[in-house]
Amino acid sequence: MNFPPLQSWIPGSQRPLVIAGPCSAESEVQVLETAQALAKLPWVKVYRAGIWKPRTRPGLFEGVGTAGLAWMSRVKEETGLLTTVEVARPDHVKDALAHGIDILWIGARTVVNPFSMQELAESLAGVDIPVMVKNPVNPDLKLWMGAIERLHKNGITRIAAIHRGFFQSEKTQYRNAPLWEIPIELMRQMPGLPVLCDPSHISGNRSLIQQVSQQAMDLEMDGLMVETHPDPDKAWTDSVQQITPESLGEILNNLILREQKGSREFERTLEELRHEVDLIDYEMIRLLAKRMNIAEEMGRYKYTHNITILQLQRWKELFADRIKKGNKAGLDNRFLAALLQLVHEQSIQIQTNVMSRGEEQ
Ligand SMILES: C=C(O[C@@H]1C=C(C(=O)O)C=C[C@H]1O)C(=O)O
Repeated sequence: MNFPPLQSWIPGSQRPLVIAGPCSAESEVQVLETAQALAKLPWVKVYRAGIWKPRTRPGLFEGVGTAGLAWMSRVKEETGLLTTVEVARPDHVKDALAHGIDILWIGARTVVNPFSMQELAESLAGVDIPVMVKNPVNPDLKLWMGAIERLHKNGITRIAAIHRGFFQSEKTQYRNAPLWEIPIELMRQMPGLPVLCDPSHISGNRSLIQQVSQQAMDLEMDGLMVETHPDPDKAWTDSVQQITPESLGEILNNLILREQKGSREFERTLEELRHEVDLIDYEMIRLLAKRMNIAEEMGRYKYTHNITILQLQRWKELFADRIKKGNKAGLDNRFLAALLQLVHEQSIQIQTNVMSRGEEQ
């Protein structure tokens, strides 16, 4: 799949491309006032506003609807910013196109549903418009890629992905867990696809937006989509995570844009360090294979003597011991626990395979 670069569909855009605007369009005055302020920031090239809002429960503010599209047209006329809105149904697409919206985006709650995605993709067949695809609510890379593929199959090639974090039942400082490894894997599997970050939805709180935006830049993302409101505390939706256009300007000014490549001297030293990492990884692979071979042998021994696979006491003691040792060595607890659990799971699987094949020692 080929993806034209952002610069080819957003004139004058430089890294980071910034898309900003209110979570929801509330009134013509609010939409225009926000846009006027944002147009002063050189990074901002696209104006966003939620016109149709997917709400978890009915009865909450569900967006101003089609009326807001006329306000977006005025934004374009008066500021020159490109405009983008979220679409979730073919009739939204039709309305947005009829009002000259420049870019569409598809939200996390739509991307989770292949039926909705297929319907939307088909409604876009033969339409020459760029589309941005947020990650699905749940951490499922295949769904995200599937949504992009459905659009591509229907002739949409100007596509960008937007990383807005993932739902996780475990409470953390973030509203949506960033799980950076997922967009990184997306970049690996779909090279050339522009990837933006939505620090507002990841953070859920304006105090984290700077740090999340910096992380996105350090992970080579192409841009940011940030919710901005002239009076965030009074916003009708997502008030805690919205920021004023002025704060956005400060955050963008504070961003450190690091180079992708260094001097020859730097690259040489980096190569040396990478060589060390390579050797360590090979050693880890050799040791893991050795450990799994022993687990397999244990499986056969247990099978011959009719002994259960899981040995809880041993597992508990081993786990506690390795965590303690890892702590002393300066390893992070959560990382180590996840790694040990993965190794244990595989060791159990290998022994299960041996037993189901009925292999004697
Ligand atoms: C390898 C064994 O079987 C299982 C796997 C373990 C492991 O991988 O370290 C530990 C205990 C058992 O639950 C064992 O009994 O020692």
